[in-house]
Amino acid sequence: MGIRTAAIIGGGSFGTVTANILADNNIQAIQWLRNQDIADSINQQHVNEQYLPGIALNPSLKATTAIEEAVVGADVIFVSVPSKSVRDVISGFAHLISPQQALVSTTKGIEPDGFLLMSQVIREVFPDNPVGVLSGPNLAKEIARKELAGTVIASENSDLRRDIQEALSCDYFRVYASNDVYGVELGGALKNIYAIVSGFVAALGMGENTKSMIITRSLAEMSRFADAMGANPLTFLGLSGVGDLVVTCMSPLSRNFRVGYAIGQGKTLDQAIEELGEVAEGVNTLRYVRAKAEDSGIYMPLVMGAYECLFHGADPGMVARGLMTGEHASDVEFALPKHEI
Ligand SMILES: NC(=O)C1=CN([C@@H]2O[C@H](COP(=O)(O)OP(=O)(O)OC[C@H]3O[C@@H](n4cnc5c(N)ncnc54)[C@H](OP(=O)(O)O)[C@@H]3O)[C@@H](O)[C@H]2O)C=CC1
Ligand SMILES: O=C(CO)COP(=O)(O)O
Repeated sequence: MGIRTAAIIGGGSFGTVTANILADNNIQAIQWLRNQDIADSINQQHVNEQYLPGIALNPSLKATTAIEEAVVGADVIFVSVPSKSVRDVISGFAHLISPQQALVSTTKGIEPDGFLLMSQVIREVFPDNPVGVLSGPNLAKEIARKELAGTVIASENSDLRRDIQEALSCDYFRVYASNDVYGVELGGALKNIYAIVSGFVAALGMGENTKSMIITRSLAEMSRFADAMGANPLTFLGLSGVGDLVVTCMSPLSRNFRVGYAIGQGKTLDQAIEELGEVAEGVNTLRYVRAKAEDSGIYMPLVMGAYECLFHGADPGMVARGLMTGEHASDVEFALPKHEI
């Protein structure tokens, strides 16, 4: 089929960078956002100073605050608002959509009722439409500067995978494909928790060995959780798993890392969120994953430690130190199961 027109729902940094790539690739891209001043500045000055300061956007990119102008007839609709607003926002335009229009989530979060990932929420609202997930190590501000990056389009629909690869690929953005929607999406949501923990470790001036141990044990913990949820942990070896975990655990551009860093410096969670002024999905994801792990008896010491720090004021240094006193464990549990140690 091929994509000629696209709507991008959300005026933040990732929505804007996605819309800009589409426009650069000669796709008629219309971004929907709720702030008229930002819409005007995208249309007239071709900038989004609030979320991508200093980045010149493609003049053909249009922005609107009228949802029907964006979504009616669009071949694909990218959903790029924070997870807590996804259901409300997409339900608001459901009556305008026909079954051949595809929806692709870029949102990395969880809906607490039913522990749903965003493509599952989209499927509930649009049961007849093709659905996909875009996820990977994709710091919006780097992509906006056209630094090389890779991502993953996950969908059970091979036409949609191919269409999105064609629509978004360019000389600085490479789009790989997967048919494991749940695995790709779960990796994108979970890694935000560990970016917060890595922020603690960085703020406390801990060593490079410590940082490496945290990232690797984060992968072990994510994989254990995925396995318990019936997902395929092998998907975590790709860009949407290891790739995204590494970038968000290492980069001060990551909002989740920055929340952890601020808490590691002794700030409260409220102060950290207020200073950030953008979404840090990991804060809510941590609450929901911690509850799920407790209910299901999944061993997640980093999640449990991070939760105590964010919500009960525990010492952030104890999260890394907690690993040193845990029960003797296997390095790669899929190779050496716990009961065989
Ligand atoms: N930024 C990044 O590097 C990446 C982000 N992501 C994911 O993409 C999603 C969006 O992130 P990002 O663009 O960075 O977020 P930002 O914090 O940069 O922006 C959020 C955007 O969503 C809008 N928004 C929030 N709530 C609503 C609502 N109820 N109705 C309409 N618009 C709303 C905000 O509008 P307003 O300004 O009016 O508040 C703003 O335009 C997140 O899940 C994130 O994890 C994925 C890959 C990379
Ligand atoms: O998901 C991201 C990079 O892939 C963005 O991470 P933050 O939301 O922590 O900034």
